[in-house]
Amino acid sequence: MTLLTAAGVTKRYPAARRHPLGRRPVRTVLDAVDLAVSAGERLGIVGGSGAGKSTLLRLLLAVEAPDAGEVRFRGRLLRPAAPGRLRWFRREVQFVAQDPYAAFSPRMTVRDVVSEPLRCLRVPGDHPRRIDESLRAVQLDPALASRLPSTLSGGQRQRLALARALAPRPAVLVADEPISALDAPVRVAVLDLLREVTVATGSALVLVAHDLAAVRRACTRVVVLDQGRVVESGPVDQVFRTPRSAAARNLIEAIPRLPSGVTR
Ligand SMILES: Nc1ncnc2c1ncn2[C@@H]1O[C@H](COP(=O)(O)OP(=O)(O)OP(=O)(O)O)[C@@H](O)[C@H]1O
Repeated sequence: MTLLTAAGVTKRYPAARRHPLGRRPVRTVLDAVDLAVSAGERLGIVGGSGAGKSTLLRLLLAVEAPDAGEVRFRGRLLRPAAPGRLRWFRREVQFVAQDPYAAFSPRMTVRDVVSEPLRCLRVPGDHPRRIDESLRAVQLDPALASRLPSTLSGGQRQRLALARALAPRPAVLVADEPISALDAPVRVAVLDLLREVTVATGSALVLVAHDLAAVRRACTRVVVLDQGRVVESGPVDQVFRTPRSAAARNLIEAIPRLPSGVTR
């Protein structure tokens, strides 16, 4: 079953520099991108710096609207709206923050952090039980619930970000470079956990990364973005072994510089 789709999605921003005649030229950052995420699948979105990955995520999360094309969830057209109006969508599609150091309010305990989406999204049911379940799902001891996130390690904080995203039992988890702030061994553990948790819960995963090896560790399918266009897509092993686009080849070339433990 297809959950999240982007069809012909295009996004333009004013270019940084003004034209000498005074007009501000426009840059096309995403150009007619098509994408579909099915229930339970793990899709990676890769591309070099500035390829448009984060912009595509903002459109998929209905934080921004495309200039052309459309994004749908379970067939319903998504448009950025006042927070309450998209509550139904936010329960189903949860975002895993990129930087676990910046993601949490310093005064919130671990329990507060995980319960926040349940309260804000008015998720019905037994919240203490869900908090406990979510912490266990990411292998965090529920005894940590009364601690402040500042007392956790970087890896534990990334697990906490994942526990928070899992608490509403979303159909899709969206993670933007979730390992970029972590040390190499912790990166591998977080990628494995993302894969295992999504398999165990049945959530789909959309993982954005620079790193094709990281995507290969966690995902089954990949979309390669280059200068705002999808230049290649397919099973991640196939793209890895027989890349057809220069962009995919460049990303593979870059792998030896990437974390130890994530190998070709
Ligand atoms: N709000 C904005 N206004 C103007 N330009 C923007 C805006 N957001 C993104 N851009 C530009 O769009 C292009 C794509 O940016 P985006 O952040 O989506 O790329 P990315 O693939 O996520 O890159 P990175 O891996 O470096 O984070 C960049 O050139 C960026 O400068």
